[in-house]
Amino acid sequence: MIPDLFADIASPEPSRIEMAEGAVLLRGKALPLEHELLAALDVIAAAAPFRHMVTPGGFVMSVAMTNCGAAGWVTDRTGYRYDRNDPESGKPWPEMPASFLQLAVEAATEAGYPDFRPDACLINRYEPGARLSLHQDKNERDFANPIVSVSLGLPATFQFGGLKRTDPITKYSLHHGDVAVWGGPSRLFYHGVPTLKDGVHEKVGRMRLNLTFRGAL
Ligand SMILES: O=C(O)CCC(=O)C(=O)O
Ligand SMILES: [Fe+2]
Repeated sequence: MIPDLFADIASPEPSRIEMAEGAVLLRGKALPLEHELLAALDVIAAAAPFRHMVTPGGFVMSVAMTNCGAAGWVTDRTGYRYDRNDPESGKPWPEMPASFLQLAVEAATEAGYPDFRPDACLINRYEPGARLSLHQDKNERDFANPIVSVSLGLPATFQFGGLKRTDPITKYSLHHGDVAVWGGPSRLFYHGVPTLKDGVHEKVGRMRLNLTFRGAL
């Protein structure tokens, strides 16, 4: 076989993409930690299983969720909130693994937020057909903290808009190991994930997992 000497020139996509002021996409940033992250996810899901939560409007979410850290994001008929305990068990959420914290702090630092220390990690599990409609992350107490969002498994499209729901949207493909960070002027930008396409990821299977680190409390 003839080696492809021009492979790097033919695929010039940079590993750091500026999505907006204060928002960056770090391609492959999580790859060196993928095994630790996936092993830790299994432990978390055994203690706090993924579940389909209900929105205040009474809709069952297509994305299954769980959490780790001092607080977890939950929704039910009474609204959205951060809760120190898992409502399913009444017990605290599993502790945030060291590998999670390390990745979140490194990615935030690279994105220009060296002081970020997340206290909550929402874990989203998308199976084919699942989606997360356009929304703002605004249940956190202090918007000085960025959001750090890690993609594992099947690829997805990330819609990233502006401060208004009707602002124009840019689409980014998110692949296994990519990390998106948004904060500062883009902290409250609308974002979403349209319907996940079917497929099988060699390490993660027929799903996409997303870790979303927040400063919640
Ligand atoms: O799955 C993603 O990439 C985004 C998740 C998200 O926006 C959220 O959990 O609030
Ligand atoms: Fe979000």
